[in-house]
Amino acid sequence: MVDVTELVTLSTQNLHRNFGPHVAVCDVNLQLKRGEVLGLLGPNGAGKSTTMRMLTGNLAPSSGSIEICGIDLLDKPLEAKLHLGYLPEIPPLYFDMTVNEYLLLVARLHRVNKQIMQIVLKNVKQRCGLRDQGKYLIGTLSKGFQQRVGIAQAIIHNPDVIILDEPTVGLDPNQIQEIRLLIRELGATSSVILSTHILPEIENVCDRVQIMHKGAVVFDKTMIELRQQDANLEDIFTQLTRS
Ligand SMILES: Nc1ncnc2c1ncn2[C@@H]1O[C@H](COP(=O)(O)OP(=O)(O)OP(=O)(O)O)[C@@H](O)[C@H]1O
Repeated sequence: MVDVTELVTLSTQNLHRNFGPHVAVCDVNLQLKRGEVLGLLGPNGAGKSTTMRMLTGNLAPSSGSIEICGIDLLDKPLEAKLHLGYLPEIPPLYFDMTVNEYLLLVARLHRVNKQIMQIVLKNVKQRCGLRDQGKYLIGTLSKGFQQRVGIAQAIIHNPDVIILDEPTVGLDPNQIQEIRLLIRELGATSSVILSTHILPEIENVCDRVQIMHKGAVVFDKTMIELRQQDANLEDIFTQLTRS
C-alpha cells in the first residue's frame, strides 16, 4: 500500500505575506505531489514571485507554514532546502566564473558527494545542453545559455522539489522547446512549480494549473479536468483577472 504522505513533496498552510499595509500573498494552501508539474499563472503583481520566494526559504512569510518532504521549512531551513532547487526570476550567476567553476561551487554548497562530483557535473551539463560551454565565462554566454546555467544550478543536487520562476524568458523558440522538454523530464521524478506568462507553456508542460490574482489562488484544476470540460485557459484567465 502506498503511503500518500510520501507522495506529497510540498505543502503550505495559509501562507500569507504583507509588505507594510499591502497584502502580496493571502492564505495560499498548496499541495504538490511527486511527479507533478504545477503551472502558476497570474497577471503582473499577482503574488507569484513572492509565493515562490517564500516556498524556497528566501522570504519569510508573515504567517502560515511550509513543509518540504515533511520537513518544516521555517524550523529546519537547511534540512528542508536540501530537497529544493530554485531558479529565481534573475538567475543567481557569477559572471566572472566559468560554467565549470560555478557548477562545482553550487554542487559543493549543496553537499554533493566528492566521489560522484565529476559524474554529477557531466550529467547536469548534458541535461541542460551545456556540454561544450564548461570552459566559458558565464558573462560571455548568450542569455539563453545563461538561463540554462541557472536551471543547471537548480537541479544539480537532484532535488525533490524544483521551483522555476519564468524559466523560458528571453530564450529563442528552439531553446524554449528544449527547456520545456527538460521540465517535463524533471517532472517525471520530482515535483516542479513553474511560473510563466505564456499560456501555451502551461498547456504543453503542466499537469495542473493555478491562477493567482491579487495575492490569492482563484483557480486550481488539472489539465485533464480542463480538457474534459473543454475549457479555454485564456478565457478563464481573462475572466478571473480582469478586475
Ligand atoms: N520587496 C517588496 N516590497 C514591497 N512590495 C513588494 C515587494 N515585493 C513584491 N511586492 C509587491 O507584492 C505584490 C506581488 O508581487 P510579485 O512580484 O510577487 O508578483 P508577480 O505575480 O510575481 O508579478 P510579475 O508577474 O510581474 O513578476 C506586488 O504588488 C508587488 O509590488
